[in-house]
Amino acid sequence: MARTVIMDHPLIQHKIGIIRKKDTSSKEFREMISEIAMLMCYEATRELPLTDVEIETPICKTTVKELEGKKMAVVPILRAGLGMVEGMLAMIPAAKIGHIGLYRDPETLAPVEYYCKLPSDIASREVFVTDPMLATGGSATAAITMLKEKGAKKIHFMCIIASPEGIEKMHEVHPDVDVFVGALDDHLNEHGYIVPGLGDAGDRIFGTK
Ligand SMILES: O=c1ccn([C@@H]2O[C@H](COP(=O)(O)O)[C@@H](O)[C@H]2O)c(=O)[nH]1
Ligand SMILES: O=P(O)(O)OP(=O)(O)O
Ligand SMILES: [Mg+2]
Repeated sequence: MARTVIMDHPLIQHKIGIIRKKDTSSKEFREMISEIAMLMCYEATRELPLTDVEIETPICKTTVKELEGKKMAVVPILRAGLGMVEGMLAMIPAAKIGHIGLYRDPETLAPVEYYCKLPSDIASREVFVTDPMLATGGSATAAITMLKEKGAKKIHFMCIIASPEGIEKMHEVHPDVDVFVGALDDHLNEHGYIVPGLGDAGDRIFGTK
């Protein structure tokens, strides 16, 4: 069974407080989402395998640690997941980027697919799927199913705010996928929005409301 890791680092918690405020501007919202993603990426990659490598310092020969060379990919769920890409890349600059386009049908809340473009070698990459909000879990589970159909094997899911319902669905549908969460909220309202949440992350990132 995969893990749910709640990132209780004070910097992450402080920045989540800022994005929850309804008067936070799109500019600051985008900046905070990016910074939170960077901090979450730092935490989520703490178990990446290292290998010993012989090098020479100006003083002598020694052994240092290097990342084992496992290739990575970041796959944002459009649109809102795009806001997390820059922060992730600040930590793992060599990662390739895939895109999965999904929107929620406002009536049924079911995810509707409109785009999918992944690195051709996705099957051999460690994949970090990003979406700031895990609500019903429909979008994230559908995106991960699409990735698995394309051959991806080692997948992690990164979200800033999750509902208990979303976490439960993720572990039920994809018991092999670790879920990294900035804050676990209380519940979903009748429109499928996370409470207290922050509203619609895509609209707040792109200023479309
Ligand atoms: O409070 C919310 C809830 C959802 N979103 C957006 O919807 C999807 C996730 O919803 P699921 O029900 O889990 O499919 C996510 O991509 C967000 O963009 C939101 O912004 N705020
Ligand atoms: O999941 P949605 O419908 O909120 O999509 P977007 O991220 O484009 O706002
Ligand atoms: Mg949206």
